[in-house]
Amino acid sequence: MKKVKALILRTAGTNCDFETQAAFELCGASAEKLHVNELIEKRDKIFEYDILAFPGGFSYGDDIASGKILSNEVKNKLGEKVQKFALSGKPVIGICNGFQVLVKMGLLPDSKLFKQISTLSYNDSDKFECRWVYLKTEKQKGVSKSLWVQNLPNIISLPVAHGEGKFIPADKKLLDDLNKNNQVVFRYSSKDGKNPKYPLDPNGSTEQIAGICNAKGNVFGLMPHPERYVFALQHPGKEGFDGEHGWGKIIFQNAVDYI
Ligand SMILES: NC(=O)CC[C@H](N)C(=O)O
Repeated sequence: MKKVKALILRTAGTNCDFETQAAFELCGASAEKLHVNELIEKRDKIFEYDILAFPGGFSYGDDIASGKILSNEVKNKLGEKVQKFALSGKPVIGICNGFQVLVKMGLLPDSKLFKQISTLSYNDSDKFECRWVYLKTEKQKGVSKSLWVQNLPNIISLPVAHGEGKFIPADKKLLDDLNKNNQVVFRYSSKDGKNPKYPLDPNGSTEQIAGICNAKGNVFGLMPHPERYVFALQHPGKEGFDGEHGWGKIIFQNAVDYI
């Protein structure tokens, strides 16, 4: 059988590309890291892949605002290709800095509109927050909207590491729409599913939002790092789901299995 092909789009300052590649490969995909300039030179190359990933890190040193420069670059030089890829229904993920890129170029939350209508701003603490947190998986009638989070339990644990993770939608209407359409994928939570306080809420996000998807559910962005929890032993309490793997693996496996 042909292997599922994942593209990990990187640039100067990206630092989670190796782990993201390893996570996809653990799930049976062939994953390739590509510098954004290489894709700009051969724009149609994007369609050789089944999955597109924007990994975490500090693209261009977080200058101006985290993810802002890369989002401009992708939108202006690859925008129409990336949007076509997303609207075709193939899985797209943005992790941490990658989530910031998706939101700032506007592929999230509305891939059709493709305009920035929300942001990820400075954490309420005004500093970098780095720890394990709990996430509540949002479901409507028992089902999550996003293909990426199928088969996850209600509460999972993943690590966060960011300075600009506070999700802010442009207005109340957008927030209402995200809730109504089941586009909120993860919220920061306490271990027993209650509203968390700092430090379990690491950034003061609107309604504790930690991850969202587009209307179709194929484009997904989140601040926590699933690629840092694919093995149980990466967790300080070794809380794996099968004694060997961590919750993050299910997220990557879902996309590979979907293809
Ligand atoms: N781990 C990350 O991807 C960090 C994202 C970004 N540099 C921030 O600090 O908010």
